[in-house]
Amino acid sequence: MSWIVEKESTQEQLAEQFKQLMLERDILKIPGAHDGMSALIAKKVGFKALYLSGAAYTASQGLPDLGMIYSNEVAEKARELVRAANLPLLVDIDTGYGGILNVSRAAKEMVEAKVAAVQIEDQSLPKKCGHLNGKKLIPAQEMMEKIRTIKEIAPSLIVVARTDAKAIEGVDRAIERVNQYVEAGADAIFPEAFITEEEFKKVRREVKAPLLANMTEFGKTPYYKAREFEAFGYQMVIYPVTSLRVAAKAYERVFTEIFQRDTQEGCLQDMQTREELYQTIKHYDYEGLDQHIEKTVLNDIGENTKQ
Ligand SMILES: C[C@](O)(C(=O)O)[C@H](CC(=O)O)C(=O)O
Repeated sequence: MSWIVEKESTQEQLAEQFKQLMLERDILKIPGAHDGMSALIAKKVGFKALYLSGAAYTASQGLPDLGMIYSNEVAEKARELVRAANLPLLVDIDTGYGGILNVSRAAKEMVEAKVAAVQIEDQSLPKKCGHLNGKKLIPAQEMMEKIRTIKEIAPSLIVVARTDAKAIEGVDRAIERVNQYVEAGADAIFPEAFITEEEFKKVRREVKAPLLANMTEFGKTPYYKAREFEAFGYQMVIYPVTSLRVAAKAYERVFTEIFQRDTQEGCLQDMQTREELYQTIKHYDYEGLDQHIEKTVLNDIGENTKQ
């Protein structure tokens, strides 16, 4: 929540930053952040932009990624991430949560949440993860209308148009579709679930827009390095669900440890310490805002010693 103790950028400034980063020569690596803490840690490590994944958001709610969420929920989470990190955020708005009116509401809410860029896909509802079987598409014309709607309602939002067409209609048709999406106003293109180097490069040769690659785990795309995507001609790569997947495994491990051994002591080396936590969330700066709060001195705690 550093927006209280630090100056926050405007939506237009964040969108402009995203655009500049997207156009830089080096590929932009965008990690998924599923909450304010992961956003702060990504920033601390040095990342310049963040991604809010539909898969990670739904999983964090204990839900499948099948299009059962709404724009207001995702906008609220997006606002949390922007407030925490004040970094340009790319938000996965799935299909736009329905038809044109749903897309227009989503666009408006994303701007209100200070989101820099949105990613919209051409699947029909109920949607699926792009790396799964059984996806269905909307007609290209309908997707074009959705893109135009976002640009009309929220001109400052950067639009990344994703196509899920490769698995259903093939690479050539997927490329035809994304060229139509660029014509409709998309600022960048996300060819979903591509596999071979040749496929990735073909999109580069035939599409005149910045390109985004999805380096999700346990999917169809081999583990290409960011530099390899850069060599294929891509401007951005997302790691959408990584933070959530590692966090889930980590808390499974510590919960198991407590359940089986009656103590978490064996896991302490894997934990963020109290001091690290307070530094990350700027605890001391907040204390400084209220003269009635006595300054915390961590050395006085005694750190779990038996007395
Ligand atoms: C990018 C994606 O849409 C997401 O929600 O993050 C997912 C990621 C995943 O399920 O691994 C996708 O459809 O690729």
